[in-house]
Amino acid sequence: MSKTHFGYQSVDEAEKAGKVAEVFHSVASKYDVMNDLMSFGLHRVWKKITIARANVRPGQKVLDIAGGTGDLAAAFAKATDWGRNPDAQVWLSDINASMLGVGRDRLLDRGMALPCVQFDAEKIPFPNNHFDVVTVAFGLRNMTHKDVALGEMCRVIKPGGRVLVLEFSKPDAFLQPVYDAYSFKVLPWLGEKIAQDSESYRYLAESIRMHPDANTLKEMMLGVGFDEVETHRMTGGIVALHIGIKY
Ligand SMILES: C[S@@+](CC[C@H](N)C(=O)[O-])C[C@H]1O[C@@H](n2cnc3c(N)ncnc32)[C@H](O)[C@@H]1O
Repeated sequence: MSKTHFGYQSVDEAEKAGKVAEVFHSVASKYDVMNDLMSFGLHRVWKKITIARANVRPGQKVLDIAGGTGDLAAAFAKATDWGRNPDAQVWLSDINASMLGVGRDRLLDRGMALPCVQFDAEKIPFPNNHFDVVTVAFGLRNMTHKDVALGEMCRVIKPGGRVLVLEFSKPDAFLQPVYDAYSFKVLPWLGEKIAQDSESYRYLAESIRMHPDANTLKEMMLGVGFDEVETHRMTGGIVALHIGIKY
């Protein structure tokens, strides 16, 4: 495929960004129901573990990146005592207006008028050393320059702060055949039946395959400025939680 540059993006990169925008605009209204169905509800368990490991305390400042429909932001609003503790800040953010709109409405339904802000994680509109915790769940693999986005996340956490990256990873070898069949056959079929959109779910399965394995991601995080990175593989390595710490 052509690599001609316009601006800072190659054609491949612009295509990827366009595809990601199209996919999430298309899946936004069915995202939550599909998430439960596709993961057999396991995404809730993975997110609970992420929330527990974030160890957020009342009065802290938290940014959820690529936050979509707001699962993590809602949990952090409770953990920070947002709305009662004047120091607490919890921001829901996403590049995609459709996903962010669904997230904002869901939070409002739960009585949480959290600030929602639309931006590309590769250019985070916050100052250096601002947040105690930054999270990104199932968002990193969609980003065009993952290293740039991770560098930005590292920049905006305070010294002693942490960035939690929850993402699909490389499963153990014995799971691979079932996992492949599920991703490339069942997922697009479910996408067609429930959301009338097999193409978007085929993209999601492919984007999972292209994502770096746990060790490569750890090295990438160390390379962009984190001083320490913990890795927790879950469910046979289907997903991994990386925690980057800045001293
Ligand atoms: C699979 S959803 C995850 C939503 C939510 N974090 C969750 O775990 O349910 C991925 C999200 O990443 C967002 N996203 C993709 N590229 C992004 C970027 N460059 N910057 C910020 N958000 C991005 C998409 O719009 C989408 O809402």
